[in-house]
Amino acid sequence: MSEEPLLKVENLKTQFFTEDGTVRAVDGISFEVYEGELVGLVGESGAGKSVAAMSIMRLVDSPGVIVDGEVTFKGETLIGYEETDDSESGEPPELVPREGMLSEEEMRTQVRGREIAIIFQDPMESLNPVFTVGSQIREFIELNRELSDEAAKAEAVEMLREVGIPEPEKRYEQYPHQFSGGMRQRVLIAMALACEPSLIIADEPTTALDVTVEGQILDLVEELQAKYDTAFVWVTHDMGVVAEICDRVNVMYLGEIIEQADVDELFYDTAHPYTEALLASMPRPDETTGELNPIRGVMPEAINPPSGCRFHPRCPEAREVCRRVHPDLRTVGEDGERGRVHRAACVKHDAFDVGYEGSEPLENEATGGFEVGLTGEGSR
Ligand SMILES: Nc1ncnc2c1ncn2[C@@H]1O[C@H](COP(=O)(O)OP(=O)(O)OP(=O)(O)O)[C@@H](O)[C@H]1O
Ligand code: NI
Repeated sequence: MSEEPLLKVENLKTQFFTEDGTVRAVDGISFEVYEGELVGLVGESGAGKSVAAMSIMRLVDSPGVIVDGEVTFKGETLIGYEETDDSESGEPPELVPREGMLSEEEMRTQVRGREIAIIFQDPMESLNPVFTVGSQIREFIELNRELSDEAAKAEAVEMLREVGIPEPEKRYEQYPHQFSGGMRQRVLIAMALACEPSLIIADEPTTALDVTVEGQILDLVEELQAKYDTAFVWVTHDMGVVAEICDRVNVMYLGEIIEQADVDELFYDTAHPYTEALLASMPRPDETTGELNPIRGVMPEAINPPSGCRFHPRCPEAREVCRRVHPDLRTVGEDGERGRVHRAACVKHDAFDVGYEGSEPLENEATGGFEVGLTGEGSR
């Protein structure tokens, strides 16, 4: 198939320059989103999911800096860096924005809101408490589409109806605090959809909601996604959410994507021990008696990531070689939708010929090689 991806992220790197050192929050991630596809970005807290989402929109605040990578969207360069050629002056090459990269002004007027919308976990951060919900949606529509007051209002009411808010005319006149958490999240979805963007980036929009309301919102998203053919990048730490709505999944650990596959492949032919650990820590409807196995240890700091494979100190399958070799993302299986492959960054696979088989197993928390919980708790 010669279809081009809608969004293409290549080797994206975002760092925070703090007093304690450089936080490599997003450290060279690559993934694609095709039209109408729901793509998950999943991982524990601190993995770099939100920073990745904000980077794509070029909304990273100081001290954060996008230091490298390419992001293209519908053929436009949202982010693109190239090395300067300073062979004459003798200066070391520098990374500079490439010719053709959209300006800040173009990002604001042509991309954000119109083409790519973003929804956050806390709707109260996106909604102004002193204005009515309706006026905020109307204003957003007016800002991005050439519509009269009247038409924009009608559209806003229509969108509220569309996301399942009862009595939308009445609700239009109400303030954000008069809405429940789930209803507020519906409002944000209405706002995001109002400009018919091709892509919506959703950063844990259902995490704060109770399970029933979350389920309703996920159903709504699936319904709207089918109707409008909007693509989504869905940020979550919850494998249950991934199972429910995603087509394709990227698993992040400490700034890197460590596994990438179609959702069924990821669940039934898991290739990375970290993904396996995430799945084991999640309740499964098909295993009623199974105990949950939380992942051992905590994710290390992104300032000083472990050597070799970043997951090796917590990995039940870690061997000596894992401490030395930093695995890139390699193909471990074919047959994805749209001809895409299953990739994993783990040297236990044949795609890596670095001597995993003959390497000595490592003793760590996950392999039971030393006591867990140095504070005394785990030593029973
Ligand atoms: N403003 C900042 N200054 C310094 N470090 C930051 C800043 N924002 C994020 N980071 C760091 O970047 C890394 C990635 O953070 P990010 O918020 O993307 O994680 P996340 O995967 O979204 O986690 P969560 O599930 O908790 O939202 C973390 O180590 C975090 O501490
Ligand atoms: Ni986040």
